[in-house]
Amino acid sequence: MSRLEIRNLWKEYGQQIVLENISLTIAPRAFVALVGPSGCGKTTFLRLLLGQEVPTRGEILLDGQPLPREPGPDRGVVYQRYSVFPHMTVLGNVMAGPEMKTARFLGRRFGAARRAIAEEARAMLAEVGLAGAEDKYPAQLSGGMQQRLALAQALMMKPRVLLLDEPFGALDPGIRSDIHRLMQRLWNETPMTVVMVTHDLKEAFTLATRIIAFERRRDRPEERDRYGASVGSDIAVWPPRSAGGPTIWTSDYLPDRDDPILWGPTTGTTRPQGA
Ligand SMILES: Nc1ncnc2c1ncn2[C@@H]1O[C@H](COP(=O)(O)OP(=O)(O)OP(=O)(O)O)[C@@H](O)[C@H]1O
Repeated sequence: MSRLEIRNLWKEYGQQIVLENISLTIAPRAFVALVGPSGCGKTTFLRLLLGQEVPTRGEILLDGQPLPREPGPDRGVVYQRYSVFPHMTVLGNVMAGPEMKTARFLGRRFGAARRAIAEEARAMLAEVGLAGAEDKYPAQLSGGMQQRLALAQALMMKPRVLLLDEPFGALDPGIRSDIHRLMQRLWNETPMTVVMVTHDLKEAFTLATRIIAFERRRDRPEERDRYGASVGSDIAVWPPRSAGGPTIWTSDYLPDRDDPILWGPTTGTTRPQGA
C-alpha cells in the first residue's frame, strides 16, 4: 500500500521558513491535489516527498517507514515540462528506468530480459495512447503526447506514490480534458497514491479525492520569511470517489446512498482522520 504520513514538517532555506509545521496523513490510493498561492512551497513539499530535499525538522513516513533521503523507484514524478529524455526515442524513454534498475552497472539489459522490458514498455505506451509512436523522439511529439510519455515513463517503475507538478498546466483545454480522462483511468487501475500540484481548481475538483490548500497565515511582506505556509484548508471532494470505483466524469453522477463508491478510502462528508 502507500500511506504517507507527514509529521511536524518544517522546511527552511537559510533564514526563510517555507513550510511550517505540516502534519498530514494521506491514505493509500488517495488522489490529493495541492493548491495555494505562488511561492507558498507546493513544489518544495513535492520535492521533500520525492527525496530531493531533506526536511529541516519533522519526518515523512511511507507505509510507516521513514522516507529514503533520496529519490527512488517507489516515487515517480512528472513535471510540467522536461520529464523525459530528449535524446532517446519514445520506446527508449519508457524502457530506460526498468533497464537502469535491473542492470545497475551497464544500465542496459540484453536478450530475453530486454525483450520482456520492451514488451512491457510497448504495452504501457498503448495504455497511454502512444502505440505507433515508439520510434519517435520527444521533440517530434505534441505537448499532450509528451505528457502521456512522461506518465508512461513514471508508471513503468510501478511507483507507490506518483508526484505530479502541474503536469497538465501547459496543455490546451481540449487536450487537457483528454489527459484528465487518462489520468483518472491510470489512477483507477494502478495501486498508487497521487499527489498533484496544480493552480487549476477545476482540475483539482475533476481529479482529486482530496484538496489541500497551503497558505501563510501571516503574509505581510516583513513577515514572509519568518512564517512559512501550512495547511489552510483540507477538503474531501464531493461526490466522493475512490480508486478502483466507477470513473466519475460528469457532475450529474451522484452516487446512491448504498453505492459502494461511498465506502472507498476517502468517503463521506466527514472524512475519518487520515483518509
Ligand atoms: N533550493 C532553494 N533554495 C532557496 N530557496 C528556495 C529553494 N527552493 C525553493 N525556494 C524558495 O521557497 C519558496 C517556495 O517555493 P516553491 O517553488 O516551493 O513554491 P510554489 O508554491 O511551488 O510556487 P509556484 O506556485 O510559483 O510554483 C520560494 O520563496 C522559493 O524562492
